[in-house]
Amino acid sequence: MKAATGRGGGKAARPHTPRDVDDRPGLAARQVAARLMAAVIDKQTSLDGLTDAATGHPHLRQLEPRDQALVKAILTSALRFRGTIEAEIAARLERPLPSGAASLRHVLHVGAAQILCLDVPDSAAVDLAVASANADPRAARFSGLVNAVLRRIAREAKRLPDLQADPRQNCPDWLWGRLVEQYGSERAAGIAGAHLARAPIDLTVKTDVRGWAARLGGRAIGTHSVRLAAIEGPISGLDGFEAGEWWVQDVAAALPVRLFGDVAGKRVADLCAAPGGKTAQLAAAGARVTALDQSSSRIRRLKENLGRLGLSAETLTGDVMAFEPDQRFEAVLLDAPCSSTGTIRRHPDVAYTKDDAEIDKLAGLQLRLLTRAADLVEAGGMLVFANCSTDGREGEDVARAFLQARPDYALEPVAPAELEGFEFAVSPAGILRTTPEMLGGGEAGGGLDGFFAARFRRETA
Ligand SMILES: C[S@@+](CC[C@H](N)C(=O)[O-])C[C@H]1O[C@@H](n2cnc3c(N)ncnc32)[C@H](O)[C@@H]1O
Repeated sequence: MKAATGRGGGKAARPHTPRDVDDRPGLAARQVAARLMAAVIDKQTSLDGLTDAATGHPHLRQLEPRDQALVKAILTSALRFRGTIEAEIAARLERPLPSGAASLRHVLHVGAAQILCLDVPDSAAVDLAVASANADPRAARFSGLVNAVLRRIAREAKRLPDLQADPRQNCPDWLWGRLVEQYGSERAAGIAGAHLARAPIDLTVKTDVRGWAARLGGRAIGTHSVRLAAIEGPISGLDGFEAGEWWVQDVAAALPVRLFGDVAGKRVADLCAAPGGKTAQLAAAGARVTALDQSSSRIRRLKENLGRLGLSAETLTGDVMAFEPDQRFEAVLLDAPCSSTGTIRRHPDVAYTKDDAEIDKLAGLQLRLLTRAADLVEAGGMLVFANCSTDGREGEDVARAFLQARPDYALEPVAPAELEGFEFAVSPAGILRTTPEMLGGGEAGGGLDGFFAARFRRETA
């Protein structure tokens, strides 16, 4: 509702009130969505951080839970289909948007994402975009343009599920270049296409994968994962959550731990462990696990997760580079920080917050962490290096540089038969490499995250 401005000829001025405040339902959510788009696109801020329930953007946290969910849905669609949305807007402009009109562009993208991808009435999407523009001093003079462009999109454009989004158009140039260079253009198109589909929810179960698949109405994948069909309500409401029978983990993220084989009774260090999906796998398989992570808040989450699952591990907060255990380990897992380009299906912001230079920086960090992790393995012991990047500079190149620098280590090739159900993901050299179009990427097959894992054995101490 609009407040009166209080300007009246000749009458005594009313007490001063702030600018008009438009507080109609749903407007704050759209404004927050445009603001967070600006943070992702203009400042390369991670959406995970911005939307964190405890530490996320304060304006988002002030919204009702329903509006928070709407903002996340708008942003996910707006980023996933950014190229298509940009083209739909551009096709309805007489001339390009003025340079420096970043906030106007974000308002348009937020409006168009609702029309093309979400179940929001067109009139609400358009009206609230116009109101967002009006409330933003940098965009207010373009509110007529916002109205005209979005009304035309609503009238003319195809929407999901008929929206035919071109994978290439929705993949930023830097990422497309990297994918084509490594995988060739056909597979790159498959990967970029898989980025446009919503990722399913995968669970890792402690035991009885078929039983849990039947109980939860999902399907078993491999020996330990259940892929859920669409669920209603929170995941914590599902059978087996309270009892700690399973945890959420992409099926690809569950593979690296399996490269250790039987870990029962072994001393295993899980470096970069939080929030603990792989720690849980190791502990559930009977390993004596030391889980280290430099983030105290993430270690807190890891402990909560293990608590729910009834699993135990020694937990430490600290930097891998400074970790000085009393004794070396029989096995060490380094699930290193990475660009996360393998998780774009779940985190479409990654395509816009990461770039080539960042990948080079992360590859350098990974090699340093891997070299340090290698010092913590006893002779004859095993080291697994993993990450969720699709970029070979963070995977195969790091592994190669590591082997060149460490003659005390040899690659221990993975045999396809070790990964039942995922034989296709083992390279001829014996390295695990998944990309999201595998397992039938797309809404029907569900795909999987991009993951890399190499296994090394320490030959001499
Ligand atoms: C990819 S996540 C790990 C996911 C985890 N392994 C799992 O399966 O749930 C990377 C983790 O590395 C941690 N990290 C990054 N640099 C680190 C360092 N130098 N020392 C210890 N932990 C680090 C981050 O805090 C983050 O939790």
